Amino acid sequence: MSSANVTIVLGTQFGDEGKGKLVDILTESADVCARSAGGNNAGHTIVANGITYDFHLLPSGLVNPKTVNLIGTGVVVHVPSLFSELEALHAKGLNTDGRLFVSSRAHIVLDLHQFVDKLSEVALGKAKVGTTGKGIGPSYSTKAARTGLRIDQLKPETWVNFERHFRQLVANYRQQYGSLLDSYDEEGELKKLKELAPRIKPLVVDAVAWINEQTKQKKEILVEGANALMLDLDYGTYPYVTSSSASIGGAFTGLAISPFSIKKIVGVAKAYLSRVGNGPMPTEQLNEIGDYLQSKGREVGVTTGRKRRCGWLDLVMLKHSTLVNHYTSLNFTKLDVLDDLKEIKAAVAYRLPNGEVSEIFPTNTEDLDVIEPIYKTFPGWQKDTTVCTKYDELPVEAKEYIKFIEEFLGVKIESVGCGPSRENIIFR
Ligand SMILES: Nc1nc2c(ncn2[C@@H]2O[C@H](COP(=O)(O)OP(=O)(O)OP(=O)(O)O)[C@@H](O)[C@H]2O)c(=O)[nH]1
Ligand SMILES: O=P(O)(O)OC[C@H]1O[C@@H](n2cnc3c(O)ncnc32)[C@H](O)[C@@H]1O
Ligand SMILES: N[C@@H](CC(=O)O)C(=O)O
Ligand SMILES: [Mg+2]
Repeated sequence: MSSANVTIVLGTQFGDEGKGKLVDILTESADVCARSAGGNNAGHTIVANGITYDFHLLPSGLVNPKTVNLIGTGVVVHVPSLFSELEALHAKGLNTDGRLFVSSRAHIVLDLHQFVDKLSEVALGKAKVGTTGKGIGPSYSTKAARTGLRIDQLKPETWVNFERHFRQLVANYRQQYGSLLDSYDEEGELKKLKELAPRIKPLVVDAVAWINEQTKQKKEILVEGANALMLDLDYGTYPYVTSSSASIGGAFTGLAISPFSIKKIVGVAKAYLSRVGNGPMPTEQLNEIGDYLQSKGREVGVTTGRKRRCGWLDLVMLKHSTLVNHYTSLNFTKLDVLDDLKEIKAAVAYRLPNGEVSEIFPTNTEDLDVIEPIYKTFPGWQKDTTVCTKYDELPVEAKEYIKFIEEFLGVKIESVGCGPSRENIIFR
């Protein structure tokens, strides 16, 4: 049996909880940072040493010069974006040489998938998911349909085979979409991938052997979850979800880590709630509170630039998230965003249309449109928490808010974020 060398960081809500910042901090004591699922739909902003970095597909561990990074099997990779993101990091002075590896079994996202992503959204009309348009759903769909292309196939020495599979995939889509795909540039995409094949080759590893070797060498592994539980394909607000396993399960299928190697499962939870894209959000505040949270929290999508919808913390949802992901502790982020508020609310139950009160998160997403959140109101602290460096320095009202959440969820809040930079975090 392997020793406990793996820490998993997961989003507890709808994403953008601040996972990137925590991962960056935790990589100081990690040898390896590995992404297990999702693709360049994710977007984290990390502020380190006065420089702001935007990450999408690449693991956030690249900020730490000592950390080696893996894009795992469960991730879907848009190869041109991988290189443009790397180039953007290099332009900011980061050296990534020898520190990035990609699983040979990871699936490729084609421009074609992105094209189809946009067509599918148009077809859905008002019911559209509000995807990031990065081809994530179509790529996981071709993976499940067994017609997808894997990173391992993108090799100069077996180019003929890659081209054959690629053309078959395009033909399948053309059959389905007809003239809607007329403006898709098949030859252009193939040419670009042929150029990139020799560049990706040195990064490709058999990630099963690779991760097991890291464990054998007793390396500390940090798993960087992307997206979040409420966007998970199985446990999120289906169909308003992403197409991968953003839950704890995705860490295992996406990385081949041993279940016996888990030391900690850290859930990252924002002190309020945000969502980008469509789908239900019972505690959304379409009023001055929502506007305040959006602007004070700078809630703008890192990938698409869309304004994030904002509202109060939803503890019914967070409890559901906890029951699926089994967090061993929480990182509670963006507490400082609540600093100016006179009072703060959190949903503790839902009132159903028949008047019943429920603490259970419903399976049917449409039920979320008709429930009414029941709130507990907390007094605000109206003090600046960005100056706090120790837990005891936090205002008493903030500590009461935190204590209630811990008791409601039965999970300890181990760290609290009080500002965007690395320094603005309090470990208890
Ligand atoms: N004010 C404040 N900002 C924070 C804190 N922690 C993180 N942030 C910022 O909040 C934002 C979090 O959003 P993202 O970077 O998209 O979060 P993420 O969870 O890494 O993103 P996804 O993988 O896309 O879900 C970033 O701009 C962070 O710099 C905090 O405690 N206070
Ligand atoms: O993953 P796709 O299919 O592009 O979008 C589905 C759904 O998920 C939301 N989403 C995806 N990635 C993120 C992320 O990193 N933070 C927040 N929300 C994300 C997207 O907005 C759609 O609602
Ligand atoms: N991942 C993105 C999603 C988007 O940009 O729409 C974000 O940071 O919000
Ligand atoms: Mg984000």
